[in-house]
Amino acid sequence: MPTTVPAYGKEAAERLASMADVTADDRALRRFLHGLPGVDAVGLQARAATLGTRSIKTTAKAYAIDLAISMIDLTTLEGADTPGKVRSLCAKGINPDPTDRTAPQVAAICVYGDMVATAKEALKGSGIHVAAVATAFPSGRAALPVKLADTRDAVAAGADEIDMVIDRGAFLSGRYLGVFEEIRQVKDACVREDGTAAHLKVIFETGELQTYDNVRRASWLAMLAGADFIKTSTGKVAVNATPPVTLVLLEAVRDFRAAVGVQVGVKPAGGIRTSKDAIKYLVMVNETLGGEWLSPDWFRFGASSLLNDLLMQRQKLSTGRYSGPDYVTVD
Ligand SMILES: O=C[C@H](O)COP(=O)(O)O
Repeated sequence: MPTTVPAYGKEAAERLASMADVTADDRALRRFLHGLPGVDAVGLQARAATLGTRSIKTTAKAYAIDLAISMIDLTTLEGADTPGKVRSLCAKGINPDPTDRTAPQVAAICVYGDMVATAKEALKGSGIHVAAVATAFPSGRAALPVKLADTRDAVAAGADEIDMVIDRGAFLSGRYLGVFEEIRQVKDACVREDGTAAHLKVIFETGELQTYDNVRRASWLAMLAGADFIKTSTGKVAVNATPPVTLVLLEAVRDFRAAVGVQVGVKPAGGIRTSKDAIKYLVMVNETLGGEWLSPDWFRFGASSLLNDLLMQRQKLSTGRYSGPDYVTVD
């Protein structure tokens, strides 16, 4: 079985190795995570609110709408999903606006593992990735071998990206090394026979992590374990992505790159439905991380209905009016 060789480059690999002692045992990891600076909740919420009030010009808005479309992981994660529904979602991802071929494609189609082959076939030649949720999504409640089998299955079926959930019970009980090891093993399960690997997104379910300090600790834990992306939520609990919680993730990837030299992506997911909200997130990325993260390689929106609103706003900008109710397909 091949093992993960991070494509970080020599210098970054050395810096990561020099941080290895923080993950040497449970006590060292706890000391490191609890030694991270605490999050000033009031300041964080104020910063997120201020960034959300920035006004942007119409030309910048058109650019932002197209960028946001290109960053969507267009998602269907329902027990009632069918191959037909997945195929039509893929068709929509490839050609979001049949009346306007200039509309960009989405970044990925996100499905349960058993739908990966269907999505892969439907997206053939488009360049759009297939993302699969795995590791007993959304609860994460299964034995590790089951989670690894879930991951390997999705990768074997052709998943380009794996969205795993962490074990929140273990994390909240302070069993950090257990969570770290689980992420490491899932990362290894992402490696294909040819040595290439599916990208790993690590979902925290921030709505269950209780404090911003915990969100910051989970971010560092996942990045140390090899996450390619860190992701807020499953979209399946009462509180999903919020601007303040996403800001904690953005600050963590910024600080991780400054410390280790490795760039990690961010994916807020769940409850992001309007263009206005999406643009607020893009402003937050730009102001916190700069242009280097403003690409689908480094920032994604996990969303099921955001695309429709972006398409409606896009058409409003180009024609000056909203289209009728039949303009967008209802998924
Ligand atoms: O990861 C994506 C979410 O499951 C989608 O959530 P949403 O339906 O609230 O957009």
